[in-house]
Amino acid sequence: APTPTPVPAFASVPASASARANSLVPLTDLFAERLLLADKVAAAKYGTDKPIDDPERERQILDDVSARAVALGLDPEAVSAVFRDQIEANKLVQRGLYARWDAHPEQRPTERPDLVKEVRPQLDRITTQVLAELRETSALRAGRSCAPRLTVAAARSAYGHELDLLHLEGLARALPSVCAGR
Ligand SMILES: C=C(O[C@@H]1C=C(C(=O)O)C=C[C@H]1O)C(=O)O
Repeated sequence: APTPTPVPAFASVPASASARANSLVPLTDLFAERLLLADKVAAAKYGTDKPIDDPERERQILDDVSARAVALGLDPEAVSAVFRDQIEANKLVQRGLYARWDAHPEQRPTERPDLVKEVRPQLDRITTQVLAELRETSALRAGRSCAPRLTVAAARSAYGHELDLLHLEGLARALPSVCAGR
């Protein structure tokens, strides 16, 4: 009987060969999950003196993802742009929630989660997953099919996560840099 060809260990496969994902849905699912966490972020800050915008935290995230992009063989500028969009999308949702809670006090959150101990670690886990998915989809994102696939993927993720109008607006804001990563 013929001996099966040995499968090379993952570590020996070049980055380009592992960038084989054929769908952007895992990526847009992560964007949707990150946007749903904006509710917890806003609940952590609403009624406190902590502003929605935290430029120092944003800088830390962007520096971190740029460095990790290089380690993954990705363009740090392109990866940084994707995360800048995630941050803008998140703040868009937070502002929308503030407006909703100002206008409808009965909808205000009844609990205040701990931003640093609870919510940011959840955001950080998504960051790691997004980086892995960006690597996995790098070939796909460089191709002609990226824009139409992204539209379809986002629609699926919005439906799957039952996003309301505000979070749908957030998801739209999260997308513009995805296909620019060549
Ligand atoms: C999510 C937060 O709010 C804002 C949005 C951020 C993000 O999307 O990562 C980071 C800092 C803040 O400007 C936060 O403070 O953690």
